[in-house]
Amino acid sequence: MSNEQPKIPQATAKRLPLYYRFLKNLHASGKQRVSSAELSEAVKVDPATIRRDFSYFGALGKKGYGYNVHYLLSFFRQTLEEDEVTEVALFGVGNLGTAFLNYNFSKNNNTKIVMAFDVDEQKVGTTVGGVPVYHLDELEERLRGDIPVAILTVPASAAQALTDRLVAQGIKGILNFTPARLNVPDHIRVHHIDLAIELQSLVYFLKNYPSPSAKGENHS
Ligand SMILES: NC(=O)c1ccc[n+]([C@@H]2O[C@H](COP(=O)([O-])OP(=O)(O)OC[C@H]3O[C@@H](n4cnc5c(N)ncnc54)[C@H](O)[C@@H]3O)[C@@H](O)[C@H]2O)c1
Repeated sequence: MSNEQPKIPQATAKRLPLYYRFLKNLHASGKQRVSSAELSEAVKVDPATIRRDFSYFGALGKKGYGYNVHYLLSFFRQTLEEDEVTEVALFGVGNLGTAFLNYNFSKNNNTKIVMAFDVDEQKVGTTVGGVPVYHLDELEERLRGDIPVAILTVPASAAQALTDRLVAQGIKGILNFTPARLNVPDHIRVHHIDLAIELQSLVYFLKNYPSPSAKGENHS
């Protein structure tokens, strides 16, 4: 179950942290096996999708037994590289940025916001959620090519110029909460999160797929 497994599809890979979090809780409560129906109920992904996802990494549930929690956990730990903490920098300590810093993804042990940047002198030099806030002018000096991921919670008008500086610093991935569409070289991954579109899409699904089975239509 190590590096020889086939490449996992992106949609499956995105669901792994969800499965992982739930399985950790199960394991902590002493449970040794879990059925796809139980998992489905907990993570709101339909059982057929779960079975297909799990089959990619060789976890074949047995009828009447389900999945071995320990096996799944060790797979997820390996795949998600839980031991290796990925450092993240956040840009824009406003409403949204402050909320993220206070949350700091504490349930996800493998990612950590280690520094934040703003242009507002009132915010520079403070600490929010235990994370130091630096002036944007210090971006190059502080990142020094060491931080692979950035979260953008700046005004849309500031997003592209900031992105260009991040790209020059060797950033690998950007989680973009601004409405701006970012231009980046092909090797850089941008995940764009537009809450208005997510909300519209939810309402669309509620209107067009109102049956209870629609809960499996989780497209994330
Ligand atoms: N607040 C929300 O619920 C929400 C929801 C979805 C998307 N967004 C988007 O997220 C972004 C942030 O929203 P917000 O409500 O937190 O805004 P905000 O005005 O409260 O915060 C923006 C922060 O960015 C700082 N800033 C400005 N230019 C900067 C730069 N070049 N580098 C670093 N920091 C800079 C400002 O000083 C401020 O602290 C916006 O693009 C907004 O459209 C916000």
